[in-house]
Amino acid sequence: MITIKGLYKTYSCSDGNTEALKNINLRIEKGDIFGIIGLSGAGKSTLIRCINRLEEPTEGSIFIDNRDITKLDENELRDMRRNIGMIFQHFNLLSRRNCRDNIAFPLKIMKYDERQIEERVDELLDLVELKDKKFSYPSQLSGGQKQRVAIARALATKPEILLCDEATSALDPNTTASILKLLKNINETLGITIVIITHQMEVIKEICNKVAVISDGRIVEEGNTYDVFSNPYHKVTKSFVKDVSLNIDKNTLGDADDMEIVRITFLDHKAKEPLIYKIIKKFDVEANILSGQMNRIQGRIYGNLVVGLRGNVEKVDDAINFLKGEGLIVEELKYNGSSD
Ligand SMILES: Nc1ncnc2c1ncn2[C@@H]1O[C@H](COP(=O)(O)OP(=O)(O)OP(=O)(O)O)[C@@H](O)[C@H]1O
Repeated sequence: MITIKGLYKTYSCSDGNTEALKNINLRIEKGDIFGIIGLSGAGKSTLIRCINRLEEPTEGSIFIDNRDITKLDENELRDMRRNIGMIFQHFNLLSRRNCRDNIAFPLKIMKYDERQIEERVDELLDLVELKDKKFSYPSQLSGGQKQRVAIARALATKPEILLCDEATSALDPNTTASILKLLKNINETLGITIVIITHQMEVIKEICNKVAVISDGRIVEEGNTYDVFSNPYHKVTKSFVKDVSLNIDKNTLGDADDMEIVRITFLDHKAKEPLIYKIIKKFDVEANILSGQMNRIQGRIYGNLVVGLRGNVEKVDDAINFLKGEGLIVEELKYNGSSD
């Protein structure tokens, strides 16, 4: 539904050029909740703002339903934007207008009549569960309530796509959870495709079915959220996962020279099987669990363990091969007092 091909964006300033996006290629399917995660300055905002041309791409194409939106003139762009709602980190509500008027704003521009506006505003207030705040002003609302009004406004023209620019970054964890639940509900019940940019791993884990990791203007990893985060390969992705690390003082570890230290990743049902117990029994190796954690992505679990294996070299190899054969991901870690 949204296909980005060879997208570049260069900002030209008096003190030089900044290449914010470098050859971005992405495909976002209808009905996806697609997350784009990256560190500060990675190019997230620039990318999402190119999708509705709040930012003009320097080079490349962005197809929405097979129409290259980089080629649209002003009038065509205005029509296209009705189909793309957007919400922001700081809500961007009109402070002198109440909730009703904020939500009605895009409908007035589209010249809906008063009756239609009233009906649509009530429908949207119902959707975001803020019927009782219809005549309140933004200053009288909490951050979460303001974002709900912004969501209602973004959906007023019945868009097929909703762009979320760090929409939960200014909210506390409970409010973030309730906004994410609302976005998921909107995606499921209205079939709206959602594109989210964020630096918050929790947001991606909670609601995005697909994810792309952006670093220094390039997509460095992408795929199904579970696959990407249960087995990350790029260092930026790993930093978001906050993988268990072997950050153990050598003194605490004792003599590690005769230990094979491995990081084992268990996916789904394998996380519940007693495979460490099995290798101890079957291969007569010692297995010291050095650190570990369980994670949940969209209801699916995966776990990481860092284990020191000690014993006959061949049996340790056999134990590792057995774990791999059982579908676990086993990485050998170099021991130098810190993880890779
Ligand atoms: N209007 C602009 N003029 C010049 N450079 C810009 C402009 N906007 C962004 N940049 C630069 O482009 C790069 C990407 O910025 P962008 O805001 O897209 O990153 P980001 O990942 O959204 O960062 P953050 O999470 O901090 O908002 C940065 O180096 C930034 O300094």
